[in-house]
Amino acid sequence: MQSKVRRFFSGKKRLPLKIALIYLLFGIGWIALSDTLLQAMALSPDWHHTSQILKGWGFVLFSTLLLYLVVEYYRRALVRSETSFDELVQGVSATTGEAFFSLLTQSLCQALKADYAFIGELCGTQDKRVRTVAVYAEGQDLDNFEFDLSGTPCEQVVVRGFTCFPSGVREHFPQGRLAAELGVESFVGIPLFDAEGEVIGPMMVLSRKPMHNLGLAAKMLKVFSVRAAAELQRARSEKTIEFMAFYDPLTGLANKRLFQDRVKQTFAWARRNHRFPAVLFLDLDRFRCINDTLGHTAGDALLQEVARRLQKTLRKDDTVARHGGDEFLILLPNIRQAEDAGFVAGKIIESFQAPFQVDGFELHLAASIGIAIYPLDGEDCDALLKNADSALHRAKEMGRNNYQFYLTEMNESALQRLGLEGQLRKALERDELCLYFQPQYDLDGRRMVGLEALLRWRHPERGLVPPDEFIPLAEETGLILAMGEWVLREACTRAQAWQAAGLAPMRVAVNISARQFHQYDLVRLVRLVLEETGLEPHFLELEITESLIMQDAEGAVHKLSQLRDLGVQIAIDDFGTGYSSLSYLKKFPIQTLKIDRTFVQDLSRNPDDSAIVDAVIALAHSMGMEVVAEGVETEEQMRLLHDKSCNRVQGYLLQAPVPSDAVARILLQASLNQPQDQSSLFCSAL
Ligand SMILES: Nc1nc2c(ncn2[C@@H]2O[C@@H]3COP(=O)(O)O[C@H]4[C@@H](O)[C@H](n5cnc6c(=O)[nH]c(N)nc65)O[C@@H]4COP(=O)(O)O[C@H]3[C@H]2O)c(=O)[nH]1
Repeated sequence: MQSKVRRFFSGKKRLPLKIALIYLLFGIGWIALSDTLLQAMALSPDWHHTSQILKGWGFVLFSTLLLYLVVEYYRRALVRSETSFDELVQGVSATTGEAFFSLLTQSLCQALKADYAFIGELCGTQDKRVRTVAVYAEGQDLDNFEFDLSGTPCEQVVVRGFTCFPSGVREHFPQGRLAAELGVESFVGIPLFDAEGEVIGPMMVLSRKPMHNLGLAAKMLKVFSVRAAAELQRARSEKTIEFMAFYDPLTGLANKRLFQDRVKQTFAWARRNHRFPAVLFLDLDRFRCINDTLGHTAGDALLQEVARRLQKTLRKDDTVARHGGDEFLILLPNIRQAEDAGFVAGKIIESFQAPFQVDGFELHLAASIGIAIYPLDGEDCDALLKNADSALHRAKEMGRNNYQFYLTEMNESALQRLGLEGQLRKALERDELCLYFQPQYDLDGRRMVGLEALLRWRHPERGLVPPDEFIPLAEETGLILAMGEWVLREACTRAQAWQAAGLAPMRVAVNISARQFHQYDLVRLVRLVLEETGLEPHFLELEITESLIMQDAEGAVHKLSQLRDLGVQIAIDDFGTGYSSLSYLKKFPIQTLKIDRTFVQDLSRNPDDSAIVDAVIALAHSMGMEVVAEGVETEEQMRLLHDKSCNRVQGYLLQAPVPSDAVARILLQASLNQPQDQSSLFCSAL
């Protein structure tokens, strides 16, 4: 009973009745109480009569005041809501696009005292997914997101139309994950229609409390849904127009106009970053023949496949555009040296080796490519395109399925590079790689304390090729991973074999390149190699360059800690040439800093270099690290390094890198604890 009465009185609908009943009760109470009071006062008839009149006037005055206050209260509330409605209308009328949706969701939340408001559009006619265009939640705009409609109140809006749950939404939609995550209790939603009457999305307001002002909510949603739908359609049309203006409708690739824009934008960036953007003009060989034989539909499908394959082969920051017909344009913005563009063109041609699947046919296509490099082959987009086109013609004349640079000299150097790459691939298989070792010495006793493993390539024609000539190419092509693994295994095997032969145990340092360091299973590989070879971890030192670890200092701290946990030593190579952050240096689990040889070279002549070496040694010692100076070539450098308390030295003065069989001899001498005859070793190494 009590709850029935409470229910009857709750809700704004019954407010006038409530006020009238309260007034009636007050009136009855006033008459009954005041009459009883007057009688109890036992006044004279005259005074009684006067009091009755005053009581009546008092009641009338009180009623008038009450009536005035109530009417004024509602007048003000009406004015307030009209003003906020007007402001809302004016606000949303004055804005368009994203600003409109954001203002509308915000205003809906504020006007309806709700916690969340969303406007979304259906992702496709088949898909039951909605992508929001505006989300306002608990006082702020949130990033847009996509969600599945199934089992949500939103699905009901899209399927059935206006939907309203004043409370208990989660009980109605137990599958609705979003409602559960947001703790939603009440929901009002309305569909948005396009000009043909098709639903294009929902607009909804949600609250964590039950909603009482449903009438107002429904009205506001109805009023603004028309404008929201129109705005959604306008945004869609804008996107379509933009797409048509800048993209190729068949392949979805950029069109020539967008391509030219991107090329122009790249110039300034390239100048600042010392890059040489390349424009590639690609033409499909034999496309016309396929088009004529299988028809235009198959031809179109083939072009779409080609577009997909080009995008897959190239990087995200490259631009692929369709120039029309079977011609494509490619912009490679991030090119360090012109030959790299040849490498990418080669990669594209290689990617065309696999057949294209179209309409159940396996089609074989080839591509010819012309390359023009900025600024060598043109300082504006038109010149680059023209020259790439003429290079393309030469590529076709050369027998198709190849690429040509605009400047013919570049073809030679690109060819050389390509040749070197092929030979390098075979070098691993043919066992042409070998390791040289350079000893490191203790500065005090001139005892040998370690060895650095240095890679060499025994080229069948060129002889011994130093690593500087092939490691950058190996890095680029990814060959460094296989090579690096070989170096690690070979260095550990040798070090263990020397120990097993009873020679003085020595720490062996192995260089780790950038790509190797970032390889996800480096730690696993090091552990595996140590297990396989039986070398104790503290006899292995990994040399990592300073610039490499500073590229991603946080990630490097993590990886280096894992390596340290294995028990291997870590050294920073070429220290002083990069920009180490001292705060990070403290965090890195490093045992050794290697001073780059460029600082050692001019130690006696250049006071700046001397000061840098002093600073590095002081820094390393203060952090409990050792310092190795590399590239020591003179007695004077040795003396200066000794005075500066450097821990270890390495250089031609003491010992040039030697092949592994020579190392055994040096180690034997070290084992016999005989002082080195440096000059004789130096001669033997040569
Ligand atoms: N001017 C002069 N040079 C001296 C002197 N003493 C030694 N060197 C040379 O200095 C280089 C020291 O190696 P690095 O700084 O790690 O620099 C190495 C290292 O960064 C890289 N490298 C060598 N082997 C490997 C490897 O197995 N893997 C990787 N990722 N990189 C390697 O190639 C670079 C060059 O190696 P190398 O040509 O063997 O050149 C070696 C060595 O021969 C000297 O007194 N004067």
